[in-house]
Amino acid sequence: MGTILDSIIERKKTEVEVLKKATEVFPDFPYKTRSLIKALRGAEDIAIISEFKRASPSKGDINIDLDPGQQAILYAESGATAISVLTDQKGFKGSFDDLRKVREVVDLPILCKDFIVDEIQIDRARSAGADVILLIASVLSVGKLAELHTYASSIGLECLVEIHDQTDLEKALEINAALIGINNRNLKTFEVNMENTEKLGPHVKKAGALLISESGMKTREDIARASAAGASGVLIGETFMTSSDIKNTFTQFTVPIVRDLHEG
Ligand SMILES: O=C(O)c1ccccc1NCC(=O)[C@H](O)[C@H](O)COP(=O)(O)O
Repeated sequence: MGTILDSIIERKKTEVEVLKKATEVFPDFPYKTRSLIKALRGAEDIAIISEFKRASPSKGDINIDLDPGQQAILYAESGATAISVLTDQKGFKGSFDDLRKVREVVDLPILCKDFIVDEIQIDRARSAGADVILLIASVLSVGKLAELHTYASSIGLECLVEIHDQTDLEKALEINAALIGINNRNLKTFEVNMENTEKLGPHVKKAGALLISESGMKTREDIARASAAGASGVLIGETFMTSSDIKNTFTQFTVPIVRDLHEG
């Protein structure tokens, strides 16, 4: 039997066919993209990428009725370096409208968090106002990963190449990804383990890429562990979506970057 991730990808392939048949055009968004990579390079503290995540396959409903604009303003005022928006409808109750609403109110880099298998989804992300897209190495051949990475760069978008294991790492390194996310959540079993960042992080740093640790972070200690493993940033969804005091959560999660892991 296939995993939930397999079914998401099958659904995305169908979505792509529909998008292509619909001849919907995604007009270029009239703005200059904001660079997450530049923001990460200049940071003293670990960068926080806070996510707008209404629901998820692993947790069900998280906070489905939140207003994306209001939440984005809170994230920005609290010190977010970037905002991630889940745009998948079925699994996460997200939408491109959510992304557009975030774009309208903040000037931070926005990561379109979706399951991208085709260039047309990249056009749609850019058209809605994204600056960065997610490419999940485990669901793409190395050839397709390279193609999508090249295409996104050609239209001014940065790519967060997500890995979970050694095979994914090799793909990310083969395409010289500048920004690599290590997912602590196994997307096939939903098991979360911070040790994944500690295990793969040193290889990412050795290759000279910027590292983001993703998923499952709930405490300052988790952020400190990611920083000690060489992360320049952390991607956090559920903890912020359920926080009753987002500013305070940001303050707790402000952790200096471990500088010597970022040089040489
Ligand atoms: O979160 C899930 O259940 C999930 C299931 C299948 C594919 C992707 C999934 N999550 C996407 C993410 O990577 C997270 O939303 C992101 O890293 C934030 O995670 P968290 O802080 O644990 O909400």
